[in-house]
Amino acid sequence: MRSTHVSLPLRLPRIGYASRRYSVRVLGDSAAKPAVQNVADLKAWPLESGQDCLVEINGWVRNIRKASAVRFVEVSDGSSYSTVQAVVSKEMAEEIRLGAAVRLKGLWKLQSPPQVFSPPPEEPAPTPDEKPSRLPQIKFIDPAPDAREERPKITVPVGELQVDEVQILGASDPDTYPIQRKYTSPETLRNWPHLRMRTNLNSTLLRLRSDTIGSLSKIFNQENFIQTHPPIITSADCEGAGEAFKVIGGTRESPFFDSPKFLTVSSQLHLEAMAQAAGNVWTLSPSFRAERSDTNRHLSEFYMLEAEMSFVDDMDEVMDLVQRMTRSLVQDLAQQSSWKELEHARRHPRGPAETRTLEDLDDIAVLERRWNGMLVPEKWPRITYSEAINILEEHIDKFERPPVWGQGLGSEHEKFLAELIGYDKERNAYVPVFVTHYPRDIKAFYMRESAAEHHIKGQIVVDCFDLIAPDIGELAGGSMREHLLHKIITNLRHFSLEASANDPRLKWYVDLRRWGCPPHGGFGIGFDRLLSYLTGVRSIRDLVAFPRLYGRTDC
Ligand SMILES: NC(=O)C[C@H](N)C(=O)O
Repeated sequence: MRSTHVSLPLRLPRIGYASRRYSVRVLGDSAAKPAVQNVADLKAWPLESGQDCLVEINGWVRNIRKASAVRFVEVSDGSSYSTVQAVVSKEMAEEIRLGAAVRLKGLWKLQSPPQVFSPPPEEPAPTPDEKPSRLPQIKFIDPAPDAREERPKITVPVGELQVDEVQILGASDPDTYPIQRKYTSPETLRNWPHLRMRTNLNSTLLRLRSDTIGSLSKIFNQENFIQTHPPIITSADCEGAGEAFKVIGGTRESPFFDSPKFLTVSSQLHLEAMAQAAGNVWTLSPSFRAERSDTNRHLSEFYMLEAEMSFVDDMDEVMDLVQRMTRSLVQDLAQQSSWKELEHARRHPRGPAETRTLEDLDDIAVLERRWNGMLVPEKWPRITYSEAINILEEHIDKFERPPVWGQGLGSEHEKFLAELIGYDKERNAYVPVFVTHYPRDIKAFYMRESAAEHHIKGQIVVDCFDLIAPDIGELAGGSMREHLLHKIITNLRHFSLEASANDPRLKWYVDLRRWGCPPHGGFGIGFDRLLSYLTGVRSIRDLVAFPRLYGRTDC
């Protein structure tokens, strides 16, 4: 055999900065050149008078204000909640329209006169005897207006672009462009899912979603979990609730698949298989439910964050992971620019349209409670389903449907319990609550039977939990999975699924128990629901870019 000798170092192709496209380019020789690549960078660049630089900005026109000789054009490139102001002469601005994609070149310099601004007051340092955990971890609320007035005003350097060259990259007809500067309700914006991301709020939500995914990857990496890609097309409805969408390929005479196929309702079963090779695994994958629920919390297509751990016998460890993961996520998110910008905009809305838009979100005082709750380091409350039913029975007159042992908890029950048990007044926090050990018959076939001491009046309960929170109800669900072969077969029989044990659709799952199946457990979190809870976007339909739901899936 001929061997090829490769001499090192290899000559790798050079990736030069010049070959990359940015929305903002600093032209000429400026210290800003390597640091500034988009509008967010440009706005953050410390600008002192006399340090003007020549820049080119690519973006979309979000607003145009007229003055006698010039036009003030607000441009966004999607990198920041706020826009940059470009000052364009009346003649040069003739072709610039609301919604257009433009390239503007000019001098980036200090706005004059400079903007006047009141900085937030300094946080008082905690006294030595104050326990840090007793302080609210997050403070979103601005001090009372009176206190605000007393603060000294300072001038802040804000840059603007003095434009000397305009290029229209994509024209726009402002008369038909639906995204106007005035207030538009979330319901109306739903008519244009393909365009509504162009509002400051919706584009920031897109970035926040991306930041959250970045944080999750980091957190699971630190936890030594492997990220996986389970399949979207599956053979079995994992939850067994009959809510799966069927996938049909080919024709009736010549079908693509040899047996019925579905869009996945949960990646759990495949994650279990992967966990038995890799130990700890996770995924953030789309899930689909053909549920005819028409609520603010349901979508037919949603993203589920799911994790599975091998060699875990105690369900507390799975709940600990849910808490650790969520807490780290909130800690991380609080430092991300998308969240900081959103919070800042809520405290300092610019103009009545923005004020109304941001008032459509849940109250910032409520958000503060939610974030504080998720940051609580001690174990979050854990109560059993039976305890929950007892508590609910004491408040029976508060519910449309009375709580009954043996039936699932309704969303009204979950929200009530979460607030009653999870609200920590001292910390100004809604601490999420784990409800554990539900009756076997209202849960899925794969859950492990709990030890006898958990059984209630001879009724079997299973090692499972739901994580509930006020306003939203269920945030997460998880369980220990039955890992013994004879027991999983008994479970399938109990749920009248015994044929599945030999059916290729589920046989593989049963087979996992034949060869080295350790005790294991995992959980799933509705990712979009979690984001809507944290951001205060009231309907999950306004948080997901292209929502798919019962009766309405436009584009
Ligand atoms: N991975 C999970 O535990 C989620 C669970 N299969 C569900 O759909 O609720």
